[in-house]
Order: sequence, then structure tokens, then C-alpha cells
Amino acid sequence: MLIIGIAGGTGCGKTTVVKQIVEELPKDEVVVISQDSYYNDLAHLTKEERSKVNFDHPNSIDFELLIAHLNKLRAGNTIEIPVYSFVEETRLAKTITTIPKKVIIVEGILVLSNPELRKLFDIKIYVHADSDERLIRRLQRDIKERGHDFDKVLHRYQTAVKPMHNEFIEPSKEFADIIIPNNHYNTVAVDMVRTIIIEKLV
Ligand SMILES: Nc1ncnc2c1ncn2[C@@H]1O[C@H](COP(=O)(O)OP(=O)(O)O)[C@@H](O)[C@H]1O
Ligand SMILES: Nc1ccn([C@@H]2O[C@H](COP(=O)(O)O)[C@@H](O)[C@H]2O)c(=O)n1
Repeated sequence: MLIIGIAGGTGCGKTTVVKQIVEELPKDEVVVISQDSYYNDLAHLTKEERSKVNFDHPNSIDFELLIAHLNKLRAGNTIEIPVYSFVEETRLAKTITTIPKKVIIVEGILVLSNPELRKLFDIKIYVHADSDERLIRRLQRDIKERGHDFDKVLHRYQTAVKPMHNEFIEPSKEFADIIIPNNHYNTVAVDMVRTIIIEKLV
């Protein structure tokens, strides 16, 4: 089994890069796990209280569960991945049953910041895009897909996203084996990562 961790600031293009990597890989060989699925269950808080949580701090993530799940997959066991709702800002009651496959890709802003999680990765990748580029992408995406308005996205960016990026995410770049520049779509880098994966599959 090959476990790949892909980190990078919000809007850098992690999800997009992962989609491009797996597009031409056999579906029954690869599992993609998003760190977002492991946001703490906040069902005990009101929606108003949940909206004030700092979702960019490592404490907002249930790393214990994510690490336990990766260890279970490595041992050949099936896991139940929580389903997170960005609109409700908490976990939903359902889970997704996931079986072990040859390649596991774990993507999320903080996946290279946690030392225990980092130890599980065979390959560590950091996707870089400039902060202005990331903010523009985040504004467009959060308004279109995550049910946030313009003021909420900017307020969050200034109070949580930017400071946490500088404290936890950007410094985790030093642990990366590969840094993918992604101010523009980077098909060369995507092809290179896919080639590394294919070599491991044969
Ligand atoms: N290289 C790129 N150039 C322009 N837009 C991009 C690029 N990569 C991703 N995007 C767009 O930016 C937004 C955020 O990308 P996404 O992959 O969700 O980032 P992340 O998972 O890192 O938060 C999406 O709307 C996506 O289509
Ligand atoms: N309820 C939530 C939970 C998280 N976020 C933001 O998501 C970002 C991480 O996801 P990416 O796909 O952008 O990597 C993170 O910056 C959180 O602020 C949110 O807005 N609402």
C-alpha cells in the first residue's frame, strides 16, 4: 500500500490536483480521503456557535480518528468515513464505507502539520499557490458551493484562515518531498505524480 499526503493552503487546488491525478488511474486501486471529513463533530453546538469555530486550527480536526482509520486500512480493514456538511458545519449522521486499496491519497490543509499523521505518508506533497490567487478562488468557491456570503468569507479569511495558514500550514511545506506550483494548472507535475503512482501499482 502507498499512502500519499497532499497539503497546501485553502484554494491552492488540492482537490483539483487529486482529481486530475486519479482521473486516469484504475478506480479499484485508489482511495481518496479528505481531511475535511474529519472535522470534529459539532452537533452539540448551535449553528450560530458552530459558525464561530476556527476551522483552520489543528484542534478542529479529529486527527486521532483519521490516523486510526489509515492504520486500519493498512491492516486490511474496512473503515466508515464521516460525511461533513459545509453548509451545516458539522458531521451528518451517515458515513461512507471504504475498503483498503493499493493507493490511499489523503488531502487537506493540515495533513503535513501533524507529526503522527506525517509518519504514515510514503510521499508528502505540498501544493503552492499565492495567497491572492487562493483568496480569489476561495471567495468564488465558498459563495457558489459552501453557502457562505462575501462578508463571511472575508471575515473568516482575516480572522482564522490567514493567521492559521501562517502559523501551521505554510511551515508544513518544509516536510514535503514534492512541491507543486499551482498558480496555473500544472499538468506536468500532475503527470509526474501519476507516473510515480503507476510505478508502484505494477
Ligand atoms: N490552477 C488553478 N487555476 C485556476 N483555478 C483553480 C486552479 N486549481 C483549482 N482551481 C479552482 O480553485 C477553486 C479551489 O480549488 P480546490 O481544488 O477546491 O482547492 P483546495 O482543495 O486546495 O481548497 C476551485 O473552484 C477550482 O476549480
Ligand atoms: N465549516 C467549515 C469548515 C471548514 N471551512 C474551511 O475549509 C477550509 C479547508 O478546506 P479546503 O477545501 O479549502 O482545503 C479551511 O480553510 C476552513 O476555513 C469552512 O469554511 N467552513
